[in-house]
Amino acid sequence: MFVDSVKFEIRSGKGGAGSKSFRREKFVELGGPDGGDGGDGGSVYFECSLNTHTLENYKGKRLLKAQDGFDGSGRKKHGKNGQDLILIVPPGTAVIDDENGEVLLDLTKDKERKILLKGGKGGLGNFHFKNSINQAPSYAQPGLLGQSLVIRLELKLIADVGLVGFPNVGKSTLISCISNARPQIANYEFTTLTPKLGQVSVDEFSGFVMADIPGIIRGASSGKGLGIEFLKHIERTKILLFMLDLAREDLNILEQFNALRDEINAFSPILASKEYAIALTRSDTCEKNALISSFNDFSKPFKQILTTQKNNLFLTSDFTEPLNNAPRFIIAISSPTKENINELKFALWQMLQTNIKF
Ligand SMILES: Nc1nc2c(ncn2[C@@H]2O[C@H](COP(=O)(O)OP(=O)(O)OP(=O)(O)O)[C@@H](O)[C@H]2O)c(=O)[nH]1
Ligand SMILES: [Mg+2]
Repeated sequence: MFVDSVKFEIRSGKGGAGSKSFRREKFVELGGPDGGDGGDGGSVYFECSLNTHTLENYKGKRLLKAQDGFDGSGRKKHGKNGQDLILIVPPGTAVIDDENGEVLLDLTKDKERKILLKGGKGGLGNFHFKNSINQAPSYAQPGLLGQSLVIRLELKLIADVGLVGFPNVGKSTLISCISNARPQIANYEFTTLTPKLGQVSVDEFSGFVMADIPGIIRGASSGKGLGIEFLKHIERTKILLFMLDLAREDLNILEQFNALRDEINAFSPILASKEYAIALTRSDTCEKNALISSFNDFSKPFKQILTTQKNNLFLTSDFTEPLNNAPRFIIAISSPTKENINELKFALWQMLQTNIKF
């Protein structure tokens, strides 16, 4: 799952009751009131920690409570405060009110701690209520109740590469080809409905995480198709791979590219400013010469930056030039014939190594 999510109820502790005690001492028959105050109930905090990566600890939980405060007692003894409940979560966790969807906390920095529910205050003991009229009050305050709330925790997982393309261009096919993810693949639009992650291994020790997301269509930023809300999940990816379908008849690759850029620009300047590369898919469906010529036509505007030709269908920058909104590389691929698939994997890896923006 790309977005890890759990739901449970949290409660802060109830305050301890104030005590209704009277002093009892040898030779003092009617001692004054000496009931101590109740302790405060524990509060509920969230703490962000880099040592945890998932919400696994909270799966299957229904209720988590802070401790109640202890009651006060005689001799003005103050009850102990209840222990706070501290919920440790990974960076990128949003705490959401399940009833109305409001984001209550957004935790991003290591060791950041925020309070969500304050514990109930302890009640005052009866000695506070002594006055000139009532020397022996038998009243003490009860502790105040704690608060409770049903919350949802959502973790936006961080991927390295986010795939962006129209529906049915082969995004899921690519991710299943080079990663351990096994998304559904089918020859119709909107096969992928929720974002998925796959781990791509480059060699024994290194790899990166790729995110497959649903297809985007023209007008997505104003709600068409599946809309574009899920793009928020790839706002935290490091780089984007645009996938353009060479075989699509109604929109050529340049039109697809422009439309996708427009939708992304309309959605988020953060996404629009990310470094990106372009894969042209279904190279197996084109006749070789026609393919090379569409590849060259498409690459022409970026020739100043894309100066290294790896093969007929793979043009890349040397990874040192500033990009000025151009792609890092353009590559034509085919998942069924594996053409340029390994080259794509290594180029993405190299791009991640040199990517400084996040
Ligand atoms: N010939 C050919 N077919 C491909 C290639 N890549 C994917 N396909 C086929 O294209 C169809 C769509 O592939 P998907 O991977 O499901 O496409 P998608 O982009 O994930 O689609 P959505 O999830 O709907 O956005 C499937 O029938 C694939 O077998 C390719 O490189 N060449
Ligand atoms: Mg898909």
